[in-house]
Amino acid sequence: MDSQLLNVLALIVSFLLFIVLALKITSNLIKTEPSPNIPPGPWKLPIIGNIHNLVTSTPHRKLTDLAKIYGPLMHLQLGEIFTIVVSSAEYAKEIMNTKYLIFASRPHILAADILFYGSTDIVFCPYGNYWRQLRKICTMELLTQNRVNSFQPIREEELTSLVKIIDSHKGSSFNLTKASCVWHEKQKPRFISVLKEMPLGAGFSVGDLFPSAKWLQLVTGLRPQLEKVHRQMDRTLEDIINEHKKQKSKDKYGQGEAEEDLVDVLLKFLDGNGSNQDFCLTMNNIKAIILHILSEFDSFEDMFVGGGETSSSTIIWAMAEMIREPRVMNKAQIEVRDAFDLKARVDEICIDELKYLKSVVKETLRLHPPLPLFIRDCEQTCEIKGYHIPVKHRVVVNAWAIGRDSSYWTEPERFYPERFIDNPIDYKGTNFEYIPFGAGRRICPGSTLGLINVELSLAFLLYHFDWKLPNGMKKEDLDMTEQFGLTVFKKDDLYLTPVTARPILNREASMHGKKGA
Ligand code: HEM
Repeated sequence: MDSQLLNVLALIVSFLLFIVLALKITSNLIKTEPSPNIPPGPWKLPIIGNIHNLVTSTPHRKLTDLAKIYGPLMHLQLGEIFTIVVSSAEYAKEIMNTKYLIFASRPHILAADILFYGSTDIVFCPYGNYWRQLRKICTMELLTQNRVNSFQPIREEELTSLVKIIDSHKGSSFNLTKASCVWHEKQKPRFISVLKEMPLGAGFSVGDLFPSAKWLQLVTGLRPQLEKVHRQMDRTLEDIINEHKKQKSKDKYGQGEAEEDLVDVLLKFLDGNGSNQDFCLTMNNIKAIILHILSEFDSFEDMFVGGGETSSSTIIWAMAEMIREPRVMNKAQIEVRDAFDLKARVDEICIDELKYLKSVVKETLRLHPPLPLFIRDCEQTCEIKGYHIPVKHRVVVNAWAIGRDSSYWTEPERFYPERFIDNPIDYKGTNFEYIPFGAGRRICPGSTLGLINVELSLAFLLYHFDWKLPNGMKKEDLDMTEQFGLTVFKKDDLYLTPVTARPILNREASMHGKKGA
């Protein structure tokens, strides 16, 4: 058969399948007549429902606009997926606190199923014993305060190197986005960059919105693309694990004494390694967990050091907001320089004294939470403040909308760190108007690490340099457009011109208290 004929046949088959799917969905819709007290929402089109309402590169903004019309508990139909969108602190509290057991699982997402070995990493795995065990390993072994602290010298060393690179560009336009993502331009595997650009985490891909139409995953090319990336990842992860096993057996015979890292910790739980753990992981489970951490960090070596996607996006937003608000940058700089001028170097010891810088970070995370939408599944029909939430509905908590809600925040669009001074609101997920790290059982376990990365990086950048917009650019002209991907990051790279204010002294000189210029 010639290729043209094949194409025509493929088109006819796709069309017929589309008709079958349309009939199936329409009959489902007729069968499941919405209950009268289901939350309100925009008018739905046949088959696609409200997908047309979300054709945008910034779904969190679109959902915020819709919530202004339909209210903080809104009903959408996204293809085959019925979705409740939560846009107020009161309803978020119901979902993540009061009724947490019903909403503790995340939905199945095609990308997570393929890339994360059947969703067996900690982020996507369903709530239950397996999740509890992973969470325990995470909080008691991987992300403990001691482990985060133990990487302090490496963090400081890495940031000193970054400052040296910036210093070599003083007086000229410098791409801060690139530098904050990749200390030393270290290469992370290509597939991690691919992941970063895919808006997959939120489950808004066509494959996720029409899960019964498997052919759509093929026709759109999504499944083959994900499977290709998965094969590449699998080889890399296999190499990482084998390397660790080899090192371990060397250590056993006294030929080395490498420090225990994440993979070593996880390998202790590997099924059949005879280590007497009461909970075991398969090799694929370990790969899934490592992969999540890899996507959170720039390179495997930088796991506890450099900025992950969430941290580096926060650093860039903070610098962009401060350059538009010179008063804030100036105030933060005075604080940082007062704290470190005596030592002539920035270190982690005094970081807790930097109250204003901490408020800058809080304000940045209010306006630019790197993960603006938290996705959960409703596992049991329930009522929320009189509204009926049917089982199997997907729930999306819009943390971005809540952080900009004028019922909780005065002048919500203004970057004003002072609002957090002498304000008891913290990151623990108990103040539901401020949830950049989530809340409840599935709150982020990496907040301590994420925050120290952001605060220390900003302290280095503000201590050593004054910053200007390049080429006479006006602050009003700085483009703040967002890009929704693995995180919400600034679409255009941030270019700033550094002017050295405090040169870098070598460690010994600064230890002896020699001051910078
Ligand atoms: C500024 C930095 C960060 C921010 C803003 C952030 C934010 C978040 C948010 C919003 C969630 C979802 C919470 C929910 O559904 O209620 C989450 C989950 C998670 N984060 Fe972070 N994160 C950051 C850094 C990190 C770091 C450094 C790690 C460590 C590797 C990490 C590991 C995780 C894990 C494992 C989960 C899944 C928890 C679960 O489902 O039980 N995060 N994060």
